Amino acid sequence: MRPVQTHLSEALAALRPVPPLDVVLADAAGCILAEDVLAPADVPARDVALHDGYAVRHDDVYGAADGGAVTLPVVQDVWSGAVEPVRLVPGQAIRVSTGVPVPLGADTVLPLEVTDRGTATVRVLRPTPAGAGVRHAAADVVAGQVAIGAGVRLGARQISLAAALGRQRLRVHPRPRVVILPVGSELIEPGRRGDGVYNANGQALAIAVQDAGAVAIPVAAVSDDRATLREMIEDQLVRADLLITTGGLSEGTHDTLKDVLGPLGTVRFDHVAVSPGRHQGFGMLGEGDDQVPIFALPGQPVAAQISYEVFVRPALRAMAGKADLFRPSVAAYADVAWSSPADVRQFVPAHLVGSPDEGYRVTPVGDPATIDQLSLSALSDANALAVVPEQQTFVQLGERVNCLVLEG
Ligand SMILES: Nc1nc2c(c(=O)[nH]1)N[C@H]1C(S)=C(S)[C@@H](COP(=O)(O)OP(=O)(O)OC[C@H]3O[C@@H](n4cnc5c(N)ncnc54)[C@H](O)[C@@H]3O)O[C@H]1N2
Ligand code: MOO
Repeated sequence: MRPVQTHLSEALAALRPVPPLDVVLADAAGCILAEDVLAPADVPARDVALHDGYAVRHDDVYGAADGGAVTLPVVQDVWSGAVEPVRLVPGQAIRVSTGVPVPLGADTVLPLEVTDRGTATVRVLRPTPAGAGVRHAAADVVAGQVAIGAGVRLGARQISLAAALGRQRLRVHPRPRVVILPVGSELIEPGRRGDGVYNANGQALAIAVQDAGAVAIPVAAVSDDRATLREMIEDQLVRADLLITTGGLSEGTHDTLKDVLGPLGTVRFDHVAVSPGRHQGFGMLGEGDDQVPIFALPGQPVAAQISYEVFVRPALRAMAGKADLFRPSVAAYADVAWSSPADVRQFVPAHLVGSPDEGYRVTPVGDPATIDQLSLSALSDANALAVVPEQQTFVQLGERVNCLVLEG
């Protein structure tokens, strides 16, 4: 059987980040920046007032430091919107609003609160240190400096900085578009009536894909019929950066996916040493520059979702240009003992509790004796996956187990 690590690293090696694209700021949110954003000018461009008040020469109000109030004539009122600095004559004060250029010749902006707020003259009531109330040119960003580096994930704070630098568009790795195609003639969509198995994978994987920062394109379940399946896959490829199928992989005559994918590209199907999710396919569909990678996951919903976590989620993050590919993990003490198959990496839906101070404890959800029966209700109850390495066949009570944190 193929080791988990081999299957994952070969998939990661075969994938390329989605080519960079210029997008407007609103569309850049959540994407990885594909350029260094240089500051075109200093921010702020010149010395500006930090608060509403009076621009003065500190020497002119020095007397206030001794408790002796000083009064200066107010010769001008500069409102927000002013771009060029005005000039202050010594012995006078200029009323300024927050953010306007500090008048030439002034070195200090007195906040309104330390004055009598006069309009014709202003009385300075309390001392203010020299130079206070001024935000200096380039205090935030220096012209030519890398303000936001390539590789950063763009959230509200980074987009705010880009906007403050005047950028309307950014070059980013766009979110990969992921088509999710559940395969199986027995599948019916939730909400429909009829005999069959409700499609539990389509929406679940769509949400998981969005959660990983990609764009999900869920498609209604398609039958195992070869012609229908082939047509559906060919249609979907044109709009996908990645295709995920579930089901149709097993040994039965109705499991037709391998036959259909054969002529469409180079997809290999393996038994991977993982539990659950033994049946795995990965490869490329199409030719040349238009190749689209595909993950063919097992149909059973728990196997599908855990396979997604183990193989697809890191791959999607790599395609989105992200450097951190994996879920956070913590080591936790096992609250119960359970067994694990030999030579297989086991992923067990589990409850993880604790804190960095106290340490963590982990309990598989449901009866550890029936872990291999793949309970969807156990998975929905879990907040973590306990990972039992290949060489370990038993987890002792109190033993430390690595857990992938799914929530929180
Ligand atoms: N003779 C063998 N039989 C099976 C083997 C084997 O090696 N030899 N492997 C078993 C394992 S392990 C798995 S996993 C499955 C792999 O099966 P497929 O990936 O082909 O999945 P299906 O047969 O299509 O479905 C399995 C099971 O899951 C249900 N299913 C499928 N898709 C969905 C969906 N979207 N939503 C809800 N449920 C779904 C499907 O109805 C089946 O009950 O093969 C084993 N058998
Ligand atoms: O591929 Mo199966 O998931 O081992 O149940």
